[in-house]
Amino acid sequence: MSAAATQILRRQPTWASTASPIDISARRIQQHQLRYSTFRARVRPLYVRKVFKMSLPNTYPRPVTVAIIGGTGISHLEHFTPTASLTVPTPWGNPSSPIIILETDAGAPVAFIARHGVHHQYTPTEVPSRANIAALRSIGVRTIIAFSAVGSLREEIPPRDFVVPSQIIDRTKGNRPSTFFEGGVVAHVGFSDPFDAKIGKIVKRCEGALSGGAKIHEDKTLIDKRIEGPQFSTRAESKLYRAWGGDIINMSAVPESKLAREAEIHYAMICMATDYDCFRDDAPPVNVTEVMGHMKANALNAQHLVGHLLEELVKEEHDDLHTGVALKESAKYAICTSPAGMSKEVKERLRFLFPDYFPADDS
Ligand SMILES: CSC[C@H]1O[C@H](OP(=O)(O)O)[C@H](O)[C@@H]1O
Ligand SMILES: Nc1ncnc2[nH]cnc12
Repeated sequence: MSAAATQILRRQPTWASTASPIDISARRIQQHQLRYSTFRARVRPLYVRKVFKMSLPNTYPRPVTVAIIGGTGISHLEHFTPTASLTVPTPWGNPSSPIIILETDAGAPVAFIARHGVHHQYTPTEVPSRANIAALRSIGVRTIIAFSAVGSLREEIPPRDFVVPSQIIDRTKGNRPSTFFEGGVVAHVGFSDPFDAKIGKIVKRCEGALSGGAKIHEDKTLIDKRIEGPQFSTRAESKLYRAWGGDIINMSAVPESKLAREAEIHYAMICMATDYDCFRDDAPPVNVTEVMGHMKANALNAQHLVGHLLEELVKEEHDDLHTGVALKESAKYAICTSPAGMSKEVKERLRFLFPDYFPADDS
């Protein structure tokens, strides 16, 4: 593990474990909204104060090869034992949350980061994705399974179904950092298939872990509308995205997935449908209350799914996902800049990600 991964952090939050599936009628959503605001106002601050008094070891003795990135509604992992809490400063700043290391019953470690921060304080625009991915890489991670709340653009993907997308249409505005290779180094990494197909198949095999009849859809196209609002889409945009072949929409896959590829990390996203966005003229448009209502049920299903997934991933046949062998050196050979033309600072930055390609004595 990187020497950087060694500072004080806190115990994994468990405040959301009170989540339970709720009825989706408008009245129940209103009731839920009230309960949720009470929960946010009273229960969560108490929990957070308690959390900050606890401490976990700030080091972990082994490399951790698998990570989960939790999105909206998933700020912690249940069913596992938190064993360490790492602060990992990177050349690209600090990750959005402590990296919590948890162990399965069999002792297999998994790293967890809360994408929007422990208090959901980072907008999609502000998530420090470079720091998140670099920090995970530096502790040994070679496989990331990222969760995301998404809008559905298809009738056949109802709220509470899950999707493992295979493609992205990037509609982000390009005004946030989305590469490690800039400022004195140029690289062009292949991104034709943004998500790892093998992990997608494993996720699909775990469909039985979902309750409430939820399905897992495969081979879908994700529109990433990482807008600078962060407002939801207009009805015209929603219809346009459908016409383009988009099946689901979120704001979180880019640049996270691009950076994972640059860092030679297998990456898959498990998208959890929370709404029909706003393409249906006869229905009210998406709103946060609707999203959070469905997320309560989705979060429970996600926790079960993670348990099954991790059990599956430790099997010997998936060793490649732990060693990262299929992507090994893909970044190295994508770099166009000759080492002679790189400054000491550039090499130092890249060394954090790729110590093998940029050894310390080669300044
Ligand atoms: C609260 S709805 C909009 C929000 O939800 C998704 O976040 P995440 O992927 O972290 O679950 C979506 O991408 C938007 O950022
Ligand atoms: N309709 C939607 N658009 C963008 N991001 C979302 N996350 C959840 N629902 C969404």
